[in-house]
Amino acid sequence: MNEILINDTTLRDGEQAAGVAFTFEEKVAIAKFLDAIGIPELEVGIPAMGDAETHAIIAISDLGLQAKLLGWNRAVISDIKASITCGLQRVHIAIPVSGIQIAAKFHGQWRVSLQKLKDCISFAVDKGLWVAVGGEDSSRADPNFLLDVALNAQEWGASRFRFCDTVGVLDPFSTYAKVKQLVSALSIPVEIHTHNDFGLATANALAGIKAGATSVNTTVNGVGERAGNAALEEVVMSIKRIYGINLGVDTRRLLELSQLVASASNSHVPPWKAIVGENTFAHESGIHAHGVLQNPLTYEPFAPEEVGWERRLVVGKHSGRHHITSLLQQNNIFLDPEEAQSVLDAVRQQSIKEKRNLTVEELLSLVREQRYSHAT
Ligand SMILES: CC(C)(COP(=O)(O)OP(=O)(O)OC[C@H]1O[C@@H](n2cnc3c(N)ncnc32)[C@H](O)[C@@H]1OP(=O)(O)O)[C@@H](O)C(=O)NCCC(=O)NCCS
Ligand SMILES: O=C(O)CC[C@@](O)(CC(=O)O)C(=O)O
Repeated sequence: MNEILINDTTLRDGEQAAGVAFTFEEKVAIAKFLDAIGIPELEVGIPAMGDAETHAIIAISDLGLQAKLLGWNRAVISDIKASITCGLQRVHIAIPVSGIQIAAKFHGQWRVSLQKLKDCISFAVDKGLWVAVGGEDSSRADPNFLLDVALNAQEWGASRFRFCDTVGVLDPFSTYAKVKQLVSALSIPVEIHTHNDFGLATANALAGIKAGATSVNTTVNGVGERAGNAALEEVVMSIKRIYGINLGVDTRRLLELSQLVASASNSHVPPWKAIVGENTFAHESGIHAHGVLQNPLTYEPFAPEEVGWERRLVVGKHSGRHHITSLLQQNNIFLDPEEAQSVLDAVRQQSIKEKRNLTVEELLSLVREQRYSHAT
């Protein structure tokens, strides 16, 4: 497999999620964190948005980060000028490529849109900028038109082409086929940008990579427009653990990063969210807890510490004898089989009543109650 570059867009597409608005300090902190853990490229925002955005982008540019910084632009010269004002040396220029988008944005005048793209690439290249081009709604575009746009962009001076599944309508198989076609025709690298409308953003990002895309867009926690984007932590860990490729990212800090972005997004990460959800290394079910007590690999894809978590064996409705008795033994309580069964029954009842896990203290008090009721 080719070398893969992560281009994280938490600060651009991530922040486009409805209701998400990072402060200056949050934008800077997120950029620093992403850089510190080894993300090589960051799409830092949209300079054309004006002062609040440009102040943060300028501050990020001034940090002297290792990561390459990219500004997102429409095919509009004033957008590119705004990126230059921010001190950015790399610009991404987006152009709609599907019939539905060209009709809505350019009254169907695709020649006009292509001329704008050409003018903007030329302008940016003349200013010494590194230029990437994004085909907005690539997935729904006529494949021949998409190819023409990409080949033209390459000829006009673009150094990378982004294939966007803007409304997340592809599956991994169709993503593979479409990206493969682009990769085969272009000599510049292809980037894959996926959305999660059908819950396939990460799978589609991986399919794009398998098809030869060498750059992939991600956002922390998958935050982004509508159902979000391919999650950074999922893409990095899949590439590391499924493909065996270490991207040089300090994965032990992924949880901390997730918490930073969740707080800045004013939102909670669902407990069952892959990699960073609080249940990802929590085991309740008796059979699982028994297995994990023997060998954690029975029910874990990798060690929790690798992404900043600690393993938790919790007590709940699905607990079994092995876990409960081992927990009680740690507290110097030894149950006979009959007692163990009645404690388990009580655990189930209380968990259903409380609709949550029980604390060790609650378990101990259930044991006391069971013993008291047997004694009287
Ligand atoms: C970019 C932004 C400053 C433009 O603001 P605006 O001038 O008030 O315009 P609107 O957002 O209402 O409309 C978008 C305009 O951009 C045009 N446009 C959209 N995509 C374009 C592209 N890739 N290239 C050129 N023009 C594009 C639309 O046709 C419309 O043009 P019009 O004003 O001539 O009709 C503003 O939309 C913004 O702050 N956006 C936040 C980020 C965003 O929208 N991201 C989505 C990325 S697809
Ligand atoms: O960079 C591009 O060319 C387009 C990226 C984009 O994020 C645009 C969007 O809808 O906000 C997409 O998904 O198409």
